[in-house]
Amino acid sequence: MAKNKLNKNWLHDHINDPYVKAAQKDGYRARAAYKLKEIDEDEKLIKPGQVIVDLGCTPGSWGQYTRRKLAGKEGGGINGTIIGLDILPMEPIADMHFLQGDFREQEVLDRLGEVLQGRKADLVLSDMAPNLSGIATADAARMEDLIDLAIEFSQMHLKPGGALLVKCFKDMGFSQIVEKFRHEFKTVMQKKPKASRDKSSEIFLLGRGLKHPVEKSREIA
Ligand SMILES: C[S@@+](CC[C@H](N)C(=O)[O-])C[C@H]1O[C@@H](n2cnc3c(N)ncnc32)[C@H](O)[C@@H]1O
Repeated sequence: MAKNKLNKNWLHDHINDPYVKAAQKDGYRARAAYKLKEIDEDEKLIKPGQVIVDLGCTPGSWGQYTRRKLAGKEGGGINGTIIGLDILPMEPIADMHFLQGDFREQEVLDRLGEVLQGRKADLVLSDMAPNLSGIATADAARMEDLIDLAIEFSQMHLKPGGALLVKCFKDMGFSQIVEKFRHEFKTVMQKKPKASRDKSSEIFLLGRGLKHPVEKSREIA
């Protein structure tokens, strides 16, 4: 199909997408908010008072949803802590700490550790995905790398009973990633929220309860 026609089809689908319309109405920066919302409503992940880390948070719809869940009275602050990280800048969200940097870099992990100030997180979210090269093995390796780092980060910074939710793709090293999750978490679930398009191989993995938490900070190789 010609590129122009593909673009037109995408635009048509996008404009008519119920989640795009809902995001405009509800004031979310992206339709992705509804993926987290559905998983949260099913699994009761986000609760007031929690420390939540949002990896790959830009443009910020997961942060907006999370903030709304932790918000107290109208105009007040939040009960809890939200820390977002992304390579790209993000328009600020009230009461959300934002760090700009690459999650694969030790200096960025150190800055994230400083913001946590020794507190353990209740929930780590990762909607990160690498820039795709189109070379299947290279893309799968990059995806796995990001998820490995999210697991290592969780071992160091999650409460033993905490949860890690990560975006994966079924055609990018998925079975190996599931194996790793099963090795590291007591319970592992696969979640495909309705807002995740059927034609996309996107799927979310939810791990709860660390099997091998790391007590003290250690270097990430
Ligand atoms: C699908 S978007 C996230 C959308 C976000 N959850 C929301 O609701 O608005 C994925 C994000 O991951 C970020 N990302 C990808 N690789 C990253 C990395 N190595 N370090 C930090 N952020 C990364 C991208 O810059 C991008 O903003």
